[in-house]
Formats: sequence, structure tokens, C-alpha cells
Amino acid sequence: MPEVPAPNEAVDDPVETAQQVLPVLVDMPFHGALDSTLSYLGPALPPGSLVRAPLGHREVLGLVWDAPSDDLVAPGQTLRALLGTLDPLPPLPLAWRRLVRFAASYYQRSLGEMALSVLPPELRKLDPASLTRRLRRKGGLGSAPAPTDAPQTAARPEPTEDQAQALAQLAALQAREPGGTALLLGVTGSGKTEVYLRRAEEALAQGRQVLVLVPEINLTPQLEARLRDRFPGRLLVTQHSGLTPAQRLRHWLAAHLGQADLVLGTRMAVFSPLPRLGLIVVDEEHDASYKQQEGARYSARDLAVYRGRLEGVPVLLGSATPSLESWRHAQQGRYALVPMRQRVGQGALPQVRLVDMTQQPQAPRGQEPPPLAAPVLAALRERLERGEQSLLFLNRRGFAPVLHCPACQWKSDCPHCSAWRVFHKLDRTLRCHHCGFSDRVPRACPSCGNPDIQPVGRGTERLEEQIGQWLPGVRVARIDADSTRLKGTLEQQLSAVHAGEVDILVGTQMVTKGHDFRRITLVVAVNPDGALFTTDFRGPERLFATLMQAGGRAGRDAEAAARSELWIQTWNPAHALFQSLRRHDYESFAAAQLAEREMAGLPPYSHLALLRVEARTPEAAQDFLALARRDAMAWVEAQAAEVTVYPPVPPYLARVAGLERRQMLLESGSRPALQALLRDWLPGLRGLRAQTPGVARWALDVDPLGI
Ligand SMILES: Nc1ncnc2c1ncn2[C@@H]1O[C@H](COP(=O)(O)OP(=O)(O)OP(=O)(O)O)[C@@H](O)[C@H]1O
Ligand SMILES: [Zn+2]
Repeated sequence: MPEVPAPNEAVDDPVETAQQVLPVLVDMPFHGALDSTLSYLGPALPPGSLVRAPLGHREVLGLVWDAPSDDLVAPGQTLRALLGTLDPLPPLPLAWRRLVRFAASYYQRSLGEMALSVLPPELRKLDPASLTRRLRRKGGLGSAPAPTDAPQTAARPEPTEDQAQALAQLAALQAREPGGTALLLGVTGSGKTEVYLRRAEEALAQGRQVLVLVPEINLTPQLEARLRDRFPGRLLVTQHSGLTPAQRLRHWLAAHLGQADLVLGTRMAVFSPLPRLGLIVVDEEHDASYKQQEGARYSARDLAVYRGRLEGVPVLLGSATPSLESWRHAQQGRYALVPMRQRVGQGALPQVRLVDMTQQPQAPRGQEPPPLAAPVLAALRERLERGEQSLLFLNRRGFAPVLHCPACQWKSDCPHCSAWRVFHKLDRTLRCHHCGFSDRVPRACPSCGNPDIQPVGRGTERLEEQIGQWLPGVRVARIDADSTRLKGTLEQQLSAVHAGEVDILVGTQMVTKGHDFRRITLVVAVNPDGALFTTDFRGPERLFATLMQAGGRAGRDAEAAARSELWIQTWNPAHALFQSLRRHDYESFAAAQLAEREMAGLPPYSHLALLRVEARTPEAAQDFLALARRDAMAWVEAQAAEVTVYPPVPPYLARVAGLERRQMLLESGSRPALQALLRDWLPGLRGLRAQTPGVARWALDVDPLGI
């Protein structure tokens, strides 16, 4: 275990050292040209050093940057002196700075914003003295368990044939191309985690650090437990938004100082400085959570691949349903494809059964059809009799998505958004899931006074209630963003499921991810059709991944695998997506999707950037984008570049929280051409905003996920 570097006593040294001009980054989003630094006077400090700098009347955290070639001081400019240096800390390494530089330029943010926004916020509060105290404090790593002296590895299972083959392939790849990326295509329950663990073990044995990225850490506490179990003598720290600022800083310091052996985190963790990095794992690489949706909109998966190449460290992307981007890279040989097609213990994948809802008996006039078709109910009863568990997947929380008055046609719309407010029966509220606006459910129709207003459609709350009515005595648990709002409740509910205290689990997408449920033999997708027909071209890709993942929760115990089933209630049973799903055939689905994308010139066959704007009026939003489009088209013409600048359109939700939204898509077959346009075009957009005062904010999203 490397020692904590001794605090640099020079901080307190009263002897003046020669002052130098230093280029320093501070957190200023739109400061002049995109990558300019500010110049300060200070002691000779290497790039990557953290400093305290005066900025206007404030004192801020700054980062000494690599000196640009041109002069740092304009003629006649007087420089301010730095206020202190955090030099008990080693400078952020070159590899980290190069990663940040790439991310800033690729995602079109200022260097200062990019660099400072990925550091733990708590660093901003530290002066050199308190930092030194923190580093000296024994056991200063808080919630992280102290590592023992002798690193050890707990008992581990013999690899299956698939795992052994995958491991051999990965070792060969690493020998051939140390910074290469491998795509581990493993069906659900094939034991991908075991492959991660074995690879991690190898890197740790060589004295290296391991970075493991997961989409959402709180949803899958199991992976953290498995890592801790397997490597009891190693220090594992986490990086995610659920940590307190102090914890996040402690964990970050442990990574940066080389004390932590394993860093497990969400997308932000891709920026952890790791002096001994030896392996990067990205679990469920297709998951949309890897894309940051505000500020610097980076893709942690894509940055992980870049970082691996940069640092000569292998990157392992794992999924049962890879993103089509990664899949195409694998097809082209840019990523090594490592398949695992068998479940552990030769367990079968669940049998997929399509329930044709058009063939179900009609509900009596004026009544809503029951949420579950008769054969599905029968399958549920069968599980109950056998003492097995079932999972009902419905991706809609609340009781009903809308309340409706049959007399005057009033609907529970949100006054601030172009959306309905959802009826939550438990706390009797109407809640907008977009802006949060919420109030009590009215006793009668607010428009005509009719006391008989009715819920339309069904969310998880209502499904839970109805299951209880149909199958009296059944033990139902519901897991969604509402039922798990309180800290610790998700863990409690999950352990109740694992302990067999629940017969039927009702849940949103939250329960489809990564859980290793052992007693579930039936999964029902209650109403998945909506996602077939969204305006977003990635809708089918997401639905396929979600259903495969949901189905993957069934039959994980090899003994029960043969009778495990995934039932899908659909009005479109002939849809090609369901036909591929029936055969668990990701590859045929991917091939069909890629053919469609290629025809339509969509990613991964083209590259996209989306300019989004929010304004107080539709006209202001439109005007801003019209001006932006004019400038972009002028550039395209002048450069004779192959970039298409589409006309502005309203997104699916055109109004949120009282602001009008519009967006404009730029598309090109050439990534460099699109990047060149963005680089030249963006600075002008700041000026355009001054011309359109109704604009509240705008943002550029490179490689957008939802359009
Ligand atoms: N070599 C092995 N021998 C015995 N059991 C194993 C082996 N490898 C994995 N398992 C067990 O098989 C189960 C499934 O493994 P794991 O959770 O890693 O699958 P996965 O591929 O990550 O699945 P998913 O994509 O559904 O999350 C786990 O309970 C794990 O402990
Ligand atoms: Zn709203």
C-alpha cells in the first residue's frame, strides 16, 4: 500500500520563492475563448496543482494548467497573486488533464468548467491548512473500511466454460493491445460479474487500481457487496451522488493518493484520478445513465474507452444488450467481441410468451379492461401455488397517469407543462413528474363540479392495489421511485424479496436492473407497447434492452430455470422486436435496427449534436434557433462541409415548468466536420442570446441520447 505523501512543509515556509506567471483554470463556463486560462503570479508549481485564486471579490479553487505556447501576459496587464496552494496534494496527473482536455473540447465546454466540475465540490472549501489536517488524520477515509495489511482474496467459484474462454480471450487481448476495449456480450445470468472480478483480481495482484462504473449504484447494492466480499483486504471506495460532500472528498482523495485499490461509481467516477490505474469495467454499458444530462453533457462510457486508450489500460464493456454504437464497433473489429451465450449452471433463459391483447375478451362498455389477461393471471396463480415469486413490470409510477371528468372532458393537466399530472392515491395528490407541481386531488371536477372524476390508465400503485383484490392474501411489494424515496427503504424491500417474504413484486424499470433474484420464475411486462412508437429513434433499442433485462430476472436459479417465463402483454405481437425477443436473439434485433439506422442516416452511421433552448415565449425560442441556424448554415456553405442543419422543432414535451422548449438537430457523417462546425459556431451563440432576451437558457448536447 503506497504511503500518503508527506505534507509539503514548504506551505509554511516564510522564505519567499521566486514568483512566476502561472496559467490557472477556474470554474467559469463562458469565459472568452473556450480553453483560455487566467494568469496569476505564484510560486513555481507544476501543472495539475490545486490553488486558491482571487477572482473578482471572491476566492476560488483553481487548477494550474499546462502552459500554452503564447504569451501569458498582455502588455500593460497587472497580475494578481495566488492566495495559497493545496500542495499537500500531489498534482493531478497528466493523464487526468488530457482526459479533461479531451472531454472539454469534444463536448464543447470550457476547460475551466469541465475540470472544476468533475472535482469533488468539497475541495472548493479547503485551505491548505485544513487539507493537511485531513490528510494527517488517522482513518480519515471515513466510511471506507480500513484495508488490512495482507491483501487477500476470498473463495471464488471455478469459472464456467464460457467464463474461462472469455478470460483467456481478454488476457490475450490485453497482451496484444493493452489499451484496447472488449465488449463482453453475456446473456443475463451468464456470470459477467465473475469475469469482472477475475480481471480485477489480476490487476490488483499487479499492484494496479481498478475502476468499475455502474449506471446507478443505489439500485444494485449487490455489486458493491460482491466486490467487498471478494477482496476483503483491499480498500474499496465509491463515487456517486448519494455520498455526503465530505465522504465524496475522502473517497476521491483515497483514489488520487493511490490508497484505494477499487473505485466503484456512477458516471462521475470516470474522472477519478488513479495513479495506478490497471483496468476499467463499464457494467451495463448500454445504459442511458452513463450520459450526463446537464452541464457538461459527457458520456462516461465513451470517456472510459478514451481513457483506456490514453493510459494503455484495458476497458471491459459488459451487457446482454449492448448499445448499437458499441455493437457496431465490435462488428467492425474496433472492440474485441467476447461472447458468453450460456447461463451459469446450463440454466435456460426464460421462455418468452406473447399475449395478444387484441384477442382478449372486451371489457363491458364504460369499464376499463383488467390490467392482466386471464392466462397471465393463471400463470401468477401457478407460481403462488408452487411458492415461487413473480415480477410485474410496469414502467409508470403513481396510481393513474391522468384523472378525467366524463361529463366535461376535463383532464388533470399541469398548468406549467405540456403534460398530465399523475394521480397518486396514497397521498391523494396530483403530481407533475416533470416540474414537480403538486396539489390535493380535487373532490369534484374543477371545471364543471361533477363529483365523479375518474382515473384513466394505470400505474404501479393501482396495479398493486388490484393484485391485492384479485389474489386475496397475496404478499405484494412495490418498488418504484415513490416507494423508495426514504433512505434505506429500497434495501429493505429488496432483502424482503430475497428472503422470500414477497410473492409478487410490482415495479418500474428500477427492478429490472442487475438484481440477482433467486426465486422469481415469472416476469410479466404489463404494458410495454408505448415504447414501440415513440418519436425517439432509440425507443425500440431501449425497449428491447429493458425487456431482455426484465426477463433476465426470472429463472436465475438453475433448478427453476426450465419453468421460468417472460410474458409480454402486447397489442402488436407480430412486431419484429418481439419476434427477436422470443428467440433471445439480440444479434438479429441489432442487425435489423442497424439496417434501419443506416437507411435513415442515423447513429451509429452519423453523428449528432442537438441545440436545445428554453425561453419564456415560443417566439423567443424560435428566434434564437433561427439565428443560430442561419450562422451554422453560413459556416457549412463557406466550408463546403457535409453537415445537415435541420429546422428547429418542438420536442415531445414542448413546455416544462413554464418555459417553452425548442431544439435543433445537426447531423453529419463525419465526426471531425461536425466538431469543426461546433467549435467555430458556439462562441457566436453567446452573442445571439443577447439579441433574444426571452431566452432563459440554451445548451448543446453532443451525441444526444434522447431526441
Ligand atoms: N463460475 C461460477 N460458478 C458458480 N456460480 C457462478 C459462477 N459465476 C457466476 N455464478 C453465479 O451466477 C449468478 C449470475 O451471475 P451474475 O450475476 O454475474 O450474472 P450476470 O451475467 O451479471 O447477469 P445480469 O446481466 O443478469 O446481471 C450469480 O448468482 C453468481 O454468483
Ligand atoms: Zn409540470
